[in-house]
Amino acid sequence: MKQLKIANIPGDGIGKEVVAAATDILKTVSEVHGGLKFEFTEFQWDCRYYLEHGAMMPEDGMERLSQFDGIFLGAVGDPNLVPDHVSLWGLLIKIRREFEQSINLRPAKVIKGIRSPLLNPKDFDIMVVRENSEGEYSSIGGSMYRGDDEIAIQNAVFSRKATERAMRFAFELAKKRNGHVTSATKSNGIIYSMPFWDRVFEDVAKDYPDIQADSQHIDALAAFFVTQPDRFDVIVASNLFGDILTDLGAAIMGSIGIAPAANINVNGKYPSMFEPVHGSAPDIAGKGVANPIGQIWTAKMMLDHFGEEELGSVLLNTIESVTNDGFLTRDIGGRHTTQDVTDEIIARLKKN
Ligand SMILES: NC(=O)C1=CN([C@@H]2O[C@H](COP(=O)(O)OP(=O)(O)OC[C@H]3O[C@@H](n4cnc5c(N)ncnc54)[C@H](O)[C@@H]3O)[C@@H](O)[C@H]2O)C=CC1
Ligand SMILES: CC(=O)C(=O)O
Ligand SMILES: [K+]
Ligand SMILES: [Mn+2]
Repeated sequence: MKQLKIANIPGDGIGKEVVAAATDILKTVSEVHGGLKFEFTEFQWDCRYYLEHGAMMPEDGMERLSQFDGIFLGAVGDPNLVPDHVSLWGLLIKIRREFEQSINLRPAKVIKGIRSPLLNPKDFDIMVVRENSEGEYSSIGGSMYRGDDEIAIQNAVFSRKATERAMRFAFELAKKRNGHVTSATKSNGIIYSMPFWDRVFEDVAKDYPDIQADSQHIDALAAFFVTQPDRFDVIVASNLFGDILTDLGAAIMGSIGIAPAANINVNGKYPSMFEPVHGSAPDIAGKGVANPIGQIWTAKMMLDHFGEEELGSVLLNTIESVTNDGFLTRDIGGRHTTQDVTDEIIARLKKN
């Protein structure tokens, strides 16, 4: 029996609703499989916890998390209680950084039964490899003065090590996919870091002569996501470009509520963390209407990560059979609740 110890951090808003749903799904997957068991431990680290304790997690929080095989997170942020940069840097980004989860993997592909807002989307299937440890999300900078004289400086950080690591990851992935890597750049406007990014990309591409490698400025790339998403396979992007591009990727799939993500620790020293692309959606929290598919597809990425690719495929196929038969939440044009969709996926998994 394979045992996996998972730390659940539902977080804020709809994070709590969709993590509960996806955890039920994982329990069903393990029942159906027989040889795989999850042991979930839940941590209520959210913005309410912050108001009580003055931090998003206890002092030994990271040490406790390090004991787990994986972290399953919903979303962090309740801007009415805690400023977003405080809550995100105190939990989500802290975990990504301290557990060296330097790659954020985010797919965008056509899902049966979910209508893309694009008029005529060809069958696109994209994997964005987002650099997850530095870039524009840096803690280097500062601010001075107040009022009319106020200034803020934020330095973007690009190291050869992290840039090359993300790019090599993308090329390795392309070998197993359709053999094409596109680099998201902006070297026409950002004159130090992005020409550097381009140079590293050219260097890494030389090691992969069988992979088609090209560069695209991020503005044009964003437009192509709308007009011709089928021209892409793997995309490698900096932290901020990857963040924006993957909300767009979610949108062309039909909703930000269905897009999954995996924060991968590539050196094996710490657990990886699995969380959907979307945030805590305060506008719909507590109503039971959140789309659980982003979190459930994220569970599929977690299964893949632990070598259970076959189970992962079963889960994604089951999601698609449910959407294809019209079990849809509000964000994708349906009337079903979070629970309806979850129950239907569970019922079909059991029938498999
Ligand atoms: N990884 C994380 O934990 C992230 C946290 N956030 C935080 O979440 C909070 C809200 O941020 P927003 O910018 O509004 O982004 P958001 O992704 O939470 O919501 C954007 C829009 O998409 C909708 N939406 C999101 N997920 C959905 C789902 N599963 N089903 C149906 N509709 C869904 C929301 O209702 C909203 O209209 C903030 O505190 C923000 O900092 C935002 C992005 C990522
Ligand atoms: C913070 C955020 O939006 C993200 O990491 O996707
Ligand atoms: K999230
Ligand atoms: Mn984001």
